[in-house]
Amino acid sequence: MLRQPLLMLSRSDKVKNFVTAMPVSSGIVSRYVPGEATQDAVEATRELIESGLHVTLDFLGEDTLDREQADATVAAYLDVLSALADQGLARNAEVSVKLSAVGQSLADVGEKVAIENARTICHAARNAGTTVTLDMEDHTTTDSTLGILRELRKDFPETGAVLQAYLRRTEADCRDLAYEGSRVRLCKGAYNEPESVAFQDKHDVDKSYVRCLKVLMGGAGYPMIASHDPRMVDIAGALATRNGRAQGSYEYQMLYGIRPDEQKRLADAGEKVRVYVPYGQEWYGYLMRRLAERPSNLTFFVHSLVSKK
Ligand SMILES: Cc1cc2nc3c(=O)[nH]c(=O)nc-3n(C[C@H](O)[C@H](O)[C@H](O)COP(=O)(O)OP(=O)(O)OC[C@H]3O[C@@H](n4cnc5c(N)ncnc54)[C@H](O)[C@@H]3O)c2cc1C
Repeated sequence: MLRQPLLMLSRSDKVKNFVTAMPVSSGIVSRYVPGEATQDAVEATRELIESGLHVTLDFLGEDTLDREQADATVAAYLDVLSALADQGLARNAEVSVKLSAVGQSLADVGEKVAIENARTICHAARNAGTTVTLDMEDHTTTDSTLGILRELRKDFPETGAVLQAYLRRTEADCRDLAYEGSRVRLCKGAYNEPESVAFQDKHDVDKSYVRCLKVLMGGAGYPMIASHDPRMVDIAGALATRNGRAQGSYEYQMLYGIRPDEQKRLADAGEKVRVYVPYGQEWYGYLMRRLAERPSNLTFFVHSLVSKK
């Protein structure tokens, strides 16, 4: 019930200024974001890989309306990819990219700039020996993002897609993308979407998630099950068995700092588990979406704000 008010409140400049005055090291921030610098991200990656997990790194930032900022984001990805390669981590760590952070929202030239920039990152990832997944943002960008994905996959077929089960269209998108070699991350969806395009009731979202999972797990692609929900994890396991899928022909994905014991448990059971690690200075929007999903963290959050720790 608190999800929509929290997402709306997060758009207030006053709230933003107040919250971003907190250091990234404060408890509530560092729980979800390991740091602002490339080296913080690489260190967190190393620790996760050493404990048997895989990683996808997200340089935080979205809705860039500034060409220089988009270029700076590309440079940050090139920097982290070269650090991963130099330090022998690229085999187990890829990157996740938000197209709006690399120019998709720029007036008139947005798609062109986003494709060029995404292509540059895909090239660097391939040279480093790893892959890119395109994050999915709010529904107004879905068609554009899937169009850019199709374009990128002509040269980089390994590029991963993300689909959001809360959107009414997604079961059909899953069918389109369940082909051999197609990496598809299925998540529930994190944005505040209207009823016309998205299921509003949590149970309807869960039911859609299961329908989409059935399509992906029964298809020829590579499903990436991005959920912390114990029921979705169990259902994915049952569908793997039913479809004769071996461990490693699909993977589980969870966010940094959320259910780390479950991440480890699945990995210890032989499953491939990838942790999504966001880093960088633009952690505000990301943090607010995580809080909106879990209002019970608000007490901890308010305490962090008051004590500024
Ligand atoms: C790897 C990954 C990548 C993602 N990429 C995208 C993307 O590109 N686009 C997009 O829109 N969304 C993305 N998401 C976010 C996703 O859409 C959901 O908003 C988020 O994962 C919460 O949904 P859930 O499936 O975990 O289930 P929920 O029903 O929200 O939660 C199920 C259970 O998980 C635990 N849990 C969930 N959230 C938290 C939390 N914040 N703190 C502590 N415990 C928690 C609780 O036990 C809860 O009962 C991604 C998620 C993951 C894991």
